[in-house]
Amino acid sequence: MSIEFVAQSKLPTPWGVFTMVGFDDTATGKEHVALVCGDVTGAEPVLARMHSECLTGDALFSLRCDCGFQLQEALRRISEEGRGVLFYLRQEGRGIGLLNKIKAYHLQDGGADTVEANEQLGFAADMRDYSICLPMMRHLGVESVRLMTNNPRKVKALELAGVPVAERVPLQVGKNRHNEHYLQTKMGKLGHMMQEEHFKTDDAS
Ligand SMILES: Nc1nc2c(ncn2[C@@H]2O[C@H](COP(=O)(O)OP(=O)(O)OP(=O)(O)O)[C@@H](O)[C@H]2O)c(=O)[nH]1
Ligand SMILES: [Zn+2]
Repeated sequence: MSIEFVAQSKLPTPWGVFTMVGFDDTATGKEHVALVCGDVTGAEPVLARMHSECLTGDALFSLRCDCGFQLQEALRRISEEGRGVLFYLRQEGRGIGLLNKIKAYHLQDGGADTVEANEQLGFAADMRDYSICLPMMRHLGVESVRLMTNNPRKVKALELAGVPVAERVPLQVGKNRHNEHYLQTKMGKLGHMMQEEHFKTDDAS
């Protein structure tokens, strides 16, 4: 197995103090982390988020997508529940990398949607590989998850990778005028399940 545990430490956040567990994927050189809250071992399914890296949304305040809002909401909910894990997966741009994502955004500035842009660059719409998740879960003693996602294909891909998903928990936050079209494309072309009435009214504008 190419996932190796390297180190862990405390990580204080606005929502509480998590334990940050760092892993090295020796096959790709990617460094993944899990933010753990409470005792996540045992048979009771664990509230979890498998969050794919989005530098622009998670760290640079981008309103082009909903990633940063989902990241914060997931940490808040895990903290509120007192038990859960956020896996931060270094699969930037649905697996095509940051610089290719910028190229895809450039094509989207010219009118392509998120799927067409990937395809024009010679990539599939979603290049992510979830086989890294199970070894990290096993290290933490997580047996099954209540997965926060709007993406049923992610649920299927995780199950195919051996991850027991006990439940899908919707995570609809962060809709704004800049990402409306992007969210529509995710629903229309990528199978995401989102309902207008489930968006919080205080989302970014
Ligand atoms: N290639 C590409 N990647 C994008 C684009 N917008 C966001 N991303 C990446 O998409 C990933 C997040 O995927 P989403 O489809 O938004 O969400 P998801 O994780 O599959 O589904 P949820 O669990 O519901 O959030 C992150 O890696 C982002 O960097 C885009 O326009 N093009
Ligand atoms: Zn994003």
